[in-house]
Amino acid sequence: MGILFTYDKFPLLVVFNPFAGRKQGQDQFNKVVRPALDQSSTTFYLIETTHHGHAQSYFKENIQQILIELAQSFGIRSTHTGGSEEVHATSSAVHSSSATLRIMVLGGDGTVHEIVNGILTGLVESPLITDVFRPKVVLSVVPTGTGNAIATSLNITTVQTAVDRFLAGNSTPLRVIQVSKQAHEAVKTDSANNNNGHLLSSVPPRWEPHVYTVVVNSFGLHCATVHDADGFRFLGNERFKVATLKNIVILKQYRARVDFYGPVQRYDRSSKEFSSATHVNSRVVSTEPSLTLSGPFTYLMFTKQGSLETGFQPTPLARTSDEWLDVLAVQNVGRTQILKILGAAAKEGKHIEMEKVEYYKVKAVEFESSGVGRLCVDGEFLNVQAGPQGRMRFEVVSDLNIQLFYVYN
Ligand SMILES: Nc1ncnc2c1ncn2[C@@H]1O[C@H](COP(=O)(O)OP(=O)(O)OP(=O)(O)O)[C@@H](O)[C@H]1O
Repeated sequence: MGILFTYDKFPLLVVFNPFAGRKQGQDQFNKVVRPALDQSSTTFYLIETTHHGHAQSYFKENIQQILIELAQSFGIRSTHTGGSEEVHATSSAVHSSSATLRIMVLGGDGTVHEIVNGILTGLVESPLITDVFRPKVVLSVVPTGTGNAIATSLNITTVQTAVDRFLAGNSTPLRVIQVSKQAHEAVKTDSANNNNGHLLSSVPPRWEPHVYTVVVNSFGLHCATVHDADGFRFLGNERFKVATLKNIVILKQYRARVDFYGPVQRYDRSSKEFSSATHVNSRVVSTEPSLTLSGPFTYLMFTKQGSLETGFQPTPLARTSDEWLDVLAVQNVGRTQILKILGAAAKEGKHIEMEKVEYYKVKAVEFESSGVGRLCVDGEFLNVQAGPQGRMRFEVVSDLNIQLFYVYN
């Protein structure tokens, strides 16, 4: 890309998606964001997305060069060895943790998802990120999308609030969920040993990262809703409501099994607290799940965000910054009941007090659909094969080279 910054301080990268939400981003940028950046003498570099996938491909292609220039602006030397770039601290006074790449996102959750995936895929097998140089990538999420789950979960509901939080400069980790598929040879071995559709091997399968998510992964009614809501974009935020009602009218039950690995906590309605639902020693990497939900599911989601849009809080106790994955499961309920449950979820998460609503905090989830199925991963869709071949794993990994992200809060 060849951005060679000559500024004293590395500029803020502003990613602007003009298509997000009701396409009000340009107006908000001109009226609120730009004046605030100018007034605070914040140098910025504007990246306007022109098509779906643009933010992702931009960062995939450019992140290495951006980080090299960031390192240089922090006084860290880079050298070129054997076709790859490495960075070295030139003085012990330079702490890797002080290097911060700031990205302001004018868009919705889909744009944040693209940036995170672009950066992580652009850094695969890169020697750039090491203990010497592990920069923070801090995102200022300016809510100009439709759902704006990340911003809303941080209680950032206006463009002005987002700008104020950016200028205040405090941040919290934005944990990334790794979504993995089974490595090819693992699937072969398992299906060869497998008569009843369940894994019999004594060796845990090998998983290959497929995508990273920061908002919500879902199956069943929620996934069908997100899928159909795209056709109602002209309605703005109402598009989710309309798509939900459509899918309740034609309500289906979705056959799948869900296995939890490692410690599991379940929300207890009487104490209004989470308590352990498994043996304390349950291991995250194991062939034995610590708990299984056998479905069929009406509604199922795995998420890191407490709010998916203003007021709608299916997992109200989720925290962007911790290492738990929040799971909401509603198994096999009818139209009247799911309407009541979603109505209560839209009243700031009151549904977690209702019968038939299961709310867990887990470390890792494996999902297996009984038939060919569809998963929604941060608004994108994954078609999954039936049975063990299509098994997917979701976990908040602790790998420091993946957990690079923070959000201004
Ligand atoms: N110039 C563009 N024209 C058309 N689509 C674009 C353009 N730039 C980005 N996109 C796509 O727009 C889609 C929607 O963006 P985004 O998800 O950020 O907003 P949203 O769907 O309105 O909000 P949310 O995800 O918070 O509900 C993304 O899939 C993105 O790839």
